Amino acid sequence: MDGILKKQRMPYICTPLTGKNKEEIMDEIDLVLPEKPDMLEWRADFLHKLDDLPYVFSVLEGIAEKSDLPLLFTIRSIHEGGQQISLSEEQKVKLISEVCKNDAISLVDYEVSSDSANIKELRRVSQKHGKQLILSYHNFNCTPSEEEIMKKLFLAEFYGADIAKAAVMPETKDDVLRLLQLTNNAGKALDIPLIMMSMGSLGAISRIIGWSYGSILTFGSGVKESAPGQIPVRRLRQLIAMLKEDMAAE
Ligand SMILES: O=C1C[C@@](O)(C(=O)O)C[C@@H](O)[C@@H]1O
Repeated sequence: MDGILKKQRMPYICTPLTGKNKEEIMDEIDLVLPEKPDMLEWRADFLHKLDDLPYVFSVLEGIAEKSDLPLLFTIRSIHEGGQQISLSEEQKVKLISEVCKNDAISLVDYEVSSDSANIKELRRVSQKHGKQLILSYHNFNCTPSEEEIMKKLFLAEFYGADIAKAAVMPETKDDVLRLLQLTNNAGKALDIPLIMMSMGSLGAISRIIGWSYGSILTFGSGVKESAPGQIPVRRLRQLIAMLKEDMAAE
């Protein structure tokens, strides 16, 4: 991956921060940093005062004081597995644009199914401020067909995303295999890096082995998981390291 993460070794392990206020987030960081993630994701949709810009900035300042890891800023929408927030979509885009100006942030996430004018605006602003844009797709109900997921990934590339991401829910073990196969295929078909995972306990294996099929980053839980099936970061790192020792994979 070009940019902020390029010097590190695949797969990057990213740990979500899910506190509802600054104190909780600061405590989470203290607990999570010793587990040595490569990157943090602030899932800001969990914050109770998301409509208070100075407060959001003071949280960012607090995070930057404690951690120099790359920080991904995410406001996950409720229909893609996030929390209920008090902002309209327009206010959310404005907030993400403001956050792009902040040095604490390296990457921002936005959903590829969003209105195209909003996506283009966030592509423009994030580029202007040197932030990487992840365009993401989540399905908490099922694992759609390869064609449908590919469409989302290609759309992300079309919009100029730096990274495309898909997280889908398996209903069977076959769905998990399909997701891994798709990761492999998509890696050959797309020019941008991918982050791919199958969620829930069935899909947990994809978080451990997905890198071998071309997924550059995996989410490992810290204090609290931000999606089902996340494995605690320390254990995830150990499992991946054990596999890497014995596999000839890239
Ligand atoms: O998009 C993702 C992936 C994720 O949903 C997961 O399944 O690990 C967790 C989210 O916090 C993150 O924004």
